[in-house]
Amino acid sequence: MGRAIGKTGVVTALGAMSGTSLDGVDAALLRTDGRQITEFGKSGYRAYTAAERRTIAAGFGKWHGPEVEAAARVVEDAHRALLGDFEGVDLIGFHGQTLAHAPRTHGTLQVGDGAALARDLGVPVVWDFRSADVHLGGEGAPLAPFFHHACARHAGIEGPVGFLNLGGVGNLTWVDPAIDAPEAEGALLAFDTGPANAPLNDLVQARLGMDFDDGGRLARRGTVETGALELFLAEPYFARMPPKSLDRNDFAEMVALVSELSDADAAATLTAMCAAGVAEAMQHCPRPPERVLVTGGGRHNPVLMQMLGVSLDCPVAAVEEVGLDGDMLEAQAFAFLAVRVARGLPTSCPGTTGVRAAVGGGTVSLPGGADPA
Ligand SMILES: Nc1ncnc2c1ncn2[C@@H]1O[C@H](COP(=O)(O)OP(=O)(O)OP(=O)(O)O)[C@@H](O)[C@H]1O
Ligand SMILES: CC(=O)N[C@H]1[C@@H]2OC[C@@H](O2)[C@@H](O)[C@@H]1O[C@H](C)C(=O)O
Repeated sequence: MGRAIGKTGVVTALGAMSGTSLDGVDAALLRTDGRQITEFGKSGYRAYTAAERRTIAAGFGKWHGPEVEAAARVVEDAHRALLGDFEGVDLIGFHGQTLAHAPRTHGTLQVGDGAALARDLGVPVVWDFRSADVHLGGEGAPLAPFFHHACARHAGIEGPVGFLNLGGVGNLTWVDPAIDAPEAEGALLAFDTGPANAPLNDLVQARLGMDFDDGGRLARRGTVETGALELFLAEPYFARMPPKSLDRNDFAEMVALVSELSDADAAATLTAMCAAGVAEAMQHCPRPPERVLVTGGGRHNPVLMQMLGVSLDCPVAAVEEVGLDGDMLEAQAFAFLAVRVARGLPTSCPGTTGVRAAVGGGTVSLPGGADPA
């Protein structure tokens, strides 16, 4: 595997993402020149075992120390096992696992050593995508928006559209696909909407030993507690203008807001909080989107999708409606971003992270030390 990727032309990149919900690692191939999507390729998934998940979760909110080291080893090993299955790869985009994110104070930490993966897999690896943006005053997140822009154009969407990712945390990208460069003023506005599945996962894990509320079955039986919902919406985060981003556990106290409720009512209320955070986010869009396309695991929850349909003023559908794969979009995003980094193209801009000027974040590590270009 692995050959020089050059400055132009279409290459095969493999993107890998380990998200905040800690279910596992997603990996996907993408053929691209870093500007346009040429072709989507094979994808793969490796779930974390319960023990691995515990080791990673023990590192959440920490910046260094033995828990961080242990989490990094688990993340790296899981990626090594999964990424080694792919062939014909020119470049890997390795996001790693976010353990802590506080861009204005400490910075942002994604663990897993991309240089070690490059050496072991024999392919150049682009990693540490967020630090350069944070150093230039940006939030370091979200980074998928440049890829959402390429997706909108690939899908032939003409009017303004929203991409809503519902993982552990929610993030919205407003795209004007009529503007051809993602870094051009007015093409993108992006930010985290609030907590998505993380508080609900934590609740059902703690109370029922379940990983998540499969199909929204629990929430469907419950009633939303409007008092708790109002307290949640009083959080200043929602009215704050973008740019803004969140750490996984920034809203951990939400689970306390529902602690007195029955399992079903608590699940219904946390699900409603996710949808309400998204509804609040719409006020920040430069123009109303013609529709919102949902990606990430939350789109598999019909109760959440129904709540979104009721609370947004435009049609809401899974990204599959325009031919995209909502389980792999983030992995594909880091394949796309890796090619941009290797070619010196920006990966974030003032509209996506609040960074001072468009910047390409990421370190390129080579298997043997030569220049990838
Ligand atoms: N069938 C389902 N029913 C209900 N919820 C689901 C279903 N499938 C997935 N989910 C939810 O989606 C979550 C996984 O989403 P996803 O893989 O997009 O998260 P992530 O990539 O780890 O997070 P992030 O985007 O915040 O980094 C699960 O933990 C669960 O809460
Ligand atoms: C710091 C960090 O890892 N943030 C994640 C997280 O998960 C969802 C949301 O919060 C988003 O801001 C980001 O991930 C996606 C892939 C992004 O950067 O676009």
